[in-house]
Amino acid sequence: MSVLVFCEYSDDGFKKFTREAMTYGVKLSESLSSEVIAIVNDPDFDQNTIQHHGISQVVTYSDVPLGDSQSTAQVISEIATQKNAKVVIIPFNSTGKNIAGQVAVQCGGGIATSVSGLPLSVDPLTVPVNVFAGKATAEVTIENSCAILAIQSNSIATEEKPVDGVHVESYGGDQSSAIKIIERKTVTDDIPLPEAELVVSGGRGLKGPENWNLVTDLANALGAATACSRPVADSDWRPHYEHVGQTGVTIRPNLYIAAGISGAIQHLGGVNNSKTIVVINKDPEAPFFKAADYGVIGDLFEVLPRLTDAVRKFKSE
Ligand SMILES: Cc1cc2nc3c(=O)[nH]c(=O)nc-3n(C[C@H](O)[C@H](O)[C@H](O)COP(=O)(O)OP(=O)(O)OC[C@H]3O[C@@H](n4cnc5c(N)ncnc54)[C@H](O)[C@@H]3O)c2cc1C
Repeated sequence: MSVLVFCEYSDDGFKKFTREAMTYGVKLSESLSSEVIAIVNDPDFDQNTIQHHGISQVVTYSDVPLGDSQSTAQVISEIATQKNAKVVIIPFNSTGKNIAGQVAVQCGGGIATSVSGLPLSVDPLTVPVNVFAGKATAEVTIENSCAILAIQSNSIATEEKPVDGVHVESYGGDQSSAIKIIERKTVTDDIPLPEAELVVSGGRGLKGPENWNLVTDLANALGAATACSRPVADSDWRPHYEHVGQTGVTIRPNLYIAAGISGAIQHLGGVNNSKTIVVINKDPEAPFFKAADYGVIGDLFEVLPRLTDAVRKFKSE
């Protein structure tokens, strides 16, 4: 019996959501008294990170691009069968959203998506999941012989737990893909939005792209990523990869600061699992205040520069 962890590897290494999945897998394998095995999509992966996160067994495959969700799911399912997997852990990022369901079908497994924490029990396997765009938590019990758990980012803190060495084997099955990558465009921001712990976000209240320095100044002072509401991206004030919400990126940072955003339900759907939400809006009736932990009723053109100055001063002391 084993716990498998799908570990996506890229030129940037293992991202935070993958390292969280590693920690999740190690903790679950301890509760189940089973082995934990990482599946890595690149034979030239960084063994140190895997080793430091407590995983000593790895199966690698190559030649199947992550964008080919069908073939990726096929490889994971076959490894799950070979390794008699009790649980397959998949980060619930854009890759995971495309493959988790397919892995469940191919393994005949039960699936829980948006998993928000460690299992509440292992026999039967019961996990907490976010439902209704993060407004509530449900408990999902999976009684199939194999469970697929798609873990939301920021659901568990990564933990280093070094092991002595890593045993690596190559997956020997079919690794053909119908997809050929012709070009890759990578966002090169210092702090990728889906992984950011701190996010400063702006909406239509900013009035235009010429005022965005108010958002970036605060973000730079805090070491935060920047985000925006959908109309801001639709108006080309900001790139679409910064748009958060139901039709954009879903984030769960520790701190989300929203300036000049009304708090429409479609926006909240992507951000309301943030640990702390700070809303700056001049309209005391703005719906976002109902979801806020802290609210500032005021003109963002006055509040943001003062907040940025205060953060800079605090950091320099
Ligand atoms: C199917 C569908 C999907 C959608 N998906 C998304 C999505 O994924 N993400 C998303 O964001 N939206 C989405 N929307 C759009 C959503 O419904 C809202 O229209 C949008 O979120 C509003 O953006 P906003 O808050 O920036 O603008 P507005 O609603 O115009 O709000 C601007 C806010 O700024 C405040 N303000 C103005 N001036 C100042 C000032 N000087 N100081 C302080 N505050 C000020 C105002 O009081 C107001 O509350 C979707 C809509 C649909 C129909």
